[in-house]
Amino acid sequence: MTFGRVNPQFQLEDQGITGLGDVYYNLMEPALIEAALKNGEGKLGQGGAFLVTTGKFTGRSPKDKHVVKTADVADKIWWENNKAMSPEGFDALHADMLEHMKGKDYYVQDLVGGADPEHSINVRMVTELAWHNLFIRHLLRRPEREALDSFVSDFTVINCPSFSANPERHNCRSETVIAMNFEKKLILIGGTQYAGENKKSVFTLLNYLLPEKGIMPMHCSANHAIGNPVDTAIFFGLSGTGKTTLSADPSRTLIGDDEHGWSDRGTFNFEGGCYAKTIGLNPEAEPEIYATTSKFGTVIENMVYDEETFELDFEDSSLTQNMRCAYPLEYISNSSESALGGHPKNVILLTCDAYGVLPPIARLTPAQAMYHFLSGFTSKTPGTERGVVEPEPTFSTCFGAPFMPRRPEEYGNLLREKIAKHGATCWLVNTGWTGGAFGTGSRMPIKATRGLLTAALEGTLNEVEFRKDENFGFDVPVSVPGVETALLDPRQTWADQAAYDAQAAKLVGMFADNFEQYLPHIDDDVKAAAIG
Ligand SMILES: Nc1ncnc2c1ncn2[C@@H]1O[C@H](COP(=O)(O)OP(=O)(O)O)[C@@H](O)[C@H]1O
Ligand SMILES: C=C(OP(=O)(O)O)C(=O)O
Ligand SMILES: [Mn+2]
Repeated sequence: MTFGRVNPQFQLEDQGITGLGDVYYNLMEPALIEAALKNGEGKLGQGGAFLVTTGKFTGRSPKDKHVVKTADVADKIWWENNKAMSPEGFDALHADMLEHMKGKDYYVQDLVGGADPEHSINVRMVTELAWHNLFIRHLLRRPEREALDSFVSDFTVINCPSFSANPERHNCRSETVIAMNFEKKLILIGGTQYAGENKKSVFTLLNYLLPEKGIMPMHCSANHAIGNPVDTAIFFGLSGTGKTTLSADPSRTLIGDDEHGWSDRGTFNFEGGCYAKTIGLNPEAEPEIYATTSKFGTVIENMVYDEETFELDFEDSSLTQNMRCAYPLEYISNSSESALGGHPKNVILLTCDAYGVLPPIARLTPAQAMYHFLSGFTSKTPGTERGVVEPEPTFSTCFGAPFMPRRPEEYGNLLREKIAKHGATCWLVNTGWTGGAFGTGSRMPIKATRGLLTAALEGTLNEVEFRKDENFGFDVPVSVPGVETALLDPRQTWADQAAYDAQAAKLVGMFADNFEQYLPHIDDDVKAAAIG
């Protein structure tokens, strides 16, 4: 049987997916929650939030992500960063997955990636779990109900957690698999329940498609001044660096928390919802995000709660440090309805420096911005990727290496052109450690980061005195009204300043070693901005 609303000419059978049990098309939140409850997938929490756990996989599994090496993409993919899968392996995987799906109920959402209709793609999400359907309905963008009657997808994602891949037969690494086939316009996910794989696979897809249209796809959050989209800011950052936290700013309008494009028309969110970390979520520091955790339909992933009162425990990370909540953009009160912004006036590179060496804010020249964008120095946050248990310093190019199918210079050059054309001011912001490295120092107070960002975005920061940093060559403010001056110079925050100097020298060396791979691909001005 089939239920719900769908284009009669574009049902699963029309895509060769046959023999399923019941198929539910485009259910809305109440019906999806009902289905998920009936299936025993989770529990209803306070305010009608939906509480789930995801078993073994509570973060992404980047080592199991593959791009299918078909002829048309072979010379476009950055293979050093993307694992190949053979077309034969993919075809076997596809056939075996369709066979495995037979007789089981499935949930389908027909959605859109990209808030700018000129650059959007239609994505059909076929999920075994009703709550995955709810999750992706929050995260992507919804067509009008009437448009569902003629919806045809550009790409289809099938997510089947109960399927186990066979490494030998499917040319993959383990029983868990994320396989992207750009030629067949199909993404297959198996063997993991972590919801983030759904949204990040669509992101990877757009990262592949958009550069060919001259659009810069970005792992960043975005907001604009209230009532003034011309004053847009974007915040690049790897997971856990503060994109979601810092973009939800009561004094600005939220455009989106994770993935955006920059076209000739300005910025646009790829998504229609947010996916926030809830570990240590504090109602004073982050009231808007906190409030979403007891709203109807918010998906709460891997959080411990009281069995009787269903009260969430924001401090208990026994299931994972990567506990999450997913909610539609409009659950944040000052969010943009259109999810569109102007050309960024400010470009912020968020880094979470576990060494405690980088200052809380520095102003970058365009060449320095390009250098740092390509370097992508930051830390992996515990839990977001499988196997990471404490902040792990890394160079993640474009502040999102796991999602970049193409070579970093392609993204770097696009960003550089746009920054130059629109005269954006660039900043590096360290939300990581201060007063010492991870283990001795402490995480930068959110209040201080917010204060510095407000000063940067409102323009007052450009009026203060700056010093040139000896190690990194960028401009660092000497004092900023409303922010504790001692925080601005990391060396002063360390009890042992010789230890700071040693750590800084080590980091400079790491930057230099990492950047060698980019030297053959970049212009002289970026070379001149290189560190070490
Ligand atoms: N100075 C800071 N700036 C931003 N986030 C901070 C800071 N200090 C601690 N945090 C915490 O770090 C985490 C940042 O996560 P999040 O905003 O979800 O990152 P992202 O969206 O980039 O993955 C949150 O748990 C937040 O409470
Ligand atoms: C959801 C993820 O990222 P972010 O923390 O950037 O939202 C992820 O990397 O799985
Ligand atoms: Mn985020």
